Amino acid sequence: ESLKRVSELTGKDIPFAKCDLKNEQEVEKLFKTQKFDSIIHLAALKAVAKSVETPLEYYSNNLIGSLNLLNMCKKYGVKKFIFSSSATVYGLPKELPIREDSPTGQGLTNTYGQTKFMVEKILMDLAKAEKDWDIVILRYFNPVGAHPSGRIGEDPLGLPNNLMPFVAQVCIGRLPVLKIYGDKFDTPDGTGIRDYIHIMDLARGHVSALDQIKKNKQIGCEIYNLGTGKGYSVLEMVAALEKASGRKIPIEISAQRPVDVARMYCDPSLAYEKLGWRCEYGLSEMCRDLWNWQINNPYGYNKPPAEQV
Ligand SMILES: CC(=O)N[C@H]1[C@@H](OP(=O)(O)OP(=O)(O)OC[C@H]2O[C@@H](n3ccc(=O)[nH]c3=O)[C@H](O)[C@@H]2O)O[C@H](CO)[C@H](O)[C@@H]1O
Repeated sequence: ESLKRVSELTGKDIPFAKCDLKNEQEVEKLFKTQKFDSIIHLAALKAVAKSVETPLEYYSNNLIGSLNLLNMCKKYGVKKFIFSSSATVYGLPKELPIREDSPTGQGLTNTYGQTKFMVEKILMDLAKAEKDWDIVILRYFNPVGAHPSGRIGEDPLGLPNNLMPFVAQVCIGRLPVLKIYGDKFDTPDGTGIRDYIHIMDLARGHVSALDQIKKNKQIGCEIYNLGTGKGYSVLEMVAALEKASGRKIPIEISAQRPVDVARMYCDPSLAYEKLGWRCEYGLSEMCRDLWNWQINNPYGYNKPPAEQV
């Protein structure tokens, strides 16, 4: 459905093929039937809590899938590769703002985060050993928002895992109340601070990374933070969506999640220096576009109009 809508918006046919990355034969078939010059590897399981309950599923999917893809890339000579990583690799940050050379892999509390960290390591080793690869690792901070058309957005399966999809569903009345995980953090209003980034800025970051690897400069492995560099608290995020929607969002203070840190935000200046990329959207655009998506698709994709409120 997303692809269909992208086609409608751009007026272009988007060729696609489905493939289970865990299945080496299927991946090879893809490389035999399609021609790739670069790969953007986004496919992974990403629910943090579920990853702790089902580690084998997460390690198999995220690691074997990535290894199969990389092995085929090597076999078929596709050596330009962008990997979707996460701020989660920084674990408990020792310094703020977080820079790309800040420590990673320490204090990782969940399997999902481990898989992102491990794939990063695989890519770094690969770039060290084989000089003809051009690899970019993008460490996303907290993506929010939707395409400004209101046609493409995030449609979580079941209960949303992340803050803003949850807040949006409370705002539209699908969920009764937002539980705020702790108000005793060492932050001005006591709630957790994160670096939220508009999904369109995040998407443009990939285009910039693609431009970088297409220059044929044999860059080895470069790593970039994708964030705004500005942190907002949970209460500030709720207030921003209330403003964008003109609605009141019911909240209640709940227990802190054991793994949450008080503050996370990045220094995104390296991406500006090297890729010429920086965020164009701020908090009000993130909430405007999130709300536009939510109000136009109250039940996400693929629901008959009769079910929509
Ligand atoms: C530990 C964990 O899960 N980390 C993942 C989560 O980071 P984060 O924990 O940074 O993202 P999140 O969206 O789960 O939470 C953001 C902030 O909102 C708070 N909050 C969240 C949900 C809610 O119902 N109520 C509430 O108060 C939470 O305590 C935090 O302060 O998402 C990121 C992507 O966006 C990455 O995938 C991280 O790996």
